[in-house]
Amino acid sequence: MVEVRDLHKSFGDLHVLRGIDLSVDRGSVTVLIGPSGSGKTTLLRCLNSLEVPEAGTVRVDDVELDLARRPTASELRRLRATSGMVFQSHQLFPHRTALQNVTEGPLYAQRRPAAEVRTEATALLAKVGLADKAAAYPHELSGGQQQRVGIARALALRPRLLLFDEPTSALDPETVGEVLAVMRDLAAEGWTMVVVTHEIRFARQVADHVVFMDDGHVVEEGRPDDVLGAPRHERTRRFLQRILDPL
Ligand SMILES: Nc1ncnc2c1ncn2[C@@H]1O[C@H](COP(=O)(O)OP(=O)(O)OP(=O)(O)O)[C@@H](O)[C@H]1O
Repeated sequence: MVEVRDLHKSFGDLHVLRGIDLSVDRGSVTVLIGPSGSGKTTLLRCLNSLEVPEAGTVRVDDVELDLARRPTASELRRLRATSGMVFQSHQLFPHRTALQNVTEGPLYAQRRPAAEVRTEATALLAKVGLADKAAAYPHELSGGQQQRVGIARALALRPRLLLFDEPTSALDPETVGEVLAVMRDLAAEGWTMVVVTHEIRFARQVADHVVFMDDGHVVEEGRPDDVLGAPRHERTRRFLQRILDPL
């Protein structure tokens, strides 16, 4: 589903992605881990053209950007349309209800018929356990509920790939589980997902593939039991030790 080859991205003098290769199988869950600043968010944003890399190739399904030549606006739009992104903070429109937040994209960005969009959005809110909250405004919802609206909103765009950028790290500990449970259900349904997270237990239970990044490189990747249970690289070991036992 995803092929990234020799991807480079800089911000000014800061060379953030330094030749990333990444493959994601259709229907699999890939978890990206790594220290703060290692480039995880930047990689995710390059996958759906929120950032445009300088060199390399990005292919998602049948849409490919080859950075050897400057991509056109239409190519960038096509790449963006392949994926739904769930951010660390849910970024809902504050003056729209949960249902309106979910219908906004399909109605105005995709110009799909209103009745169909509404039916689908209602079903998506039910899917994330919020059937009774369709008329609620974001401030009337808990952080976890808002994040679940964020997931429904991403799904409403009918993406082929779901990208999650630390979806639980801004949440109160007691609402983390409800968001992870929705993500686990999506994985079981066969969605292709790339997830940046420090939730190591989730990664062990749900991921098919774990990628450890450091300093703009993929240092180590493989099955969760290997990378998380028996890492080969000292840098991976030290990182895991730090996040599992911060003191
Ligand atoms: N738009 C930007 N302009 C300038 N520098 C940026 C920009 N976005 C990211 N960076 C820098 O790029 C580096 C990598 O950032 P990135 O957010 O990809 O790391 P990360 O691994 O996701 O870290 P974290 O876990 O803290 O979110 C950081 O040094 C960051 O400050």
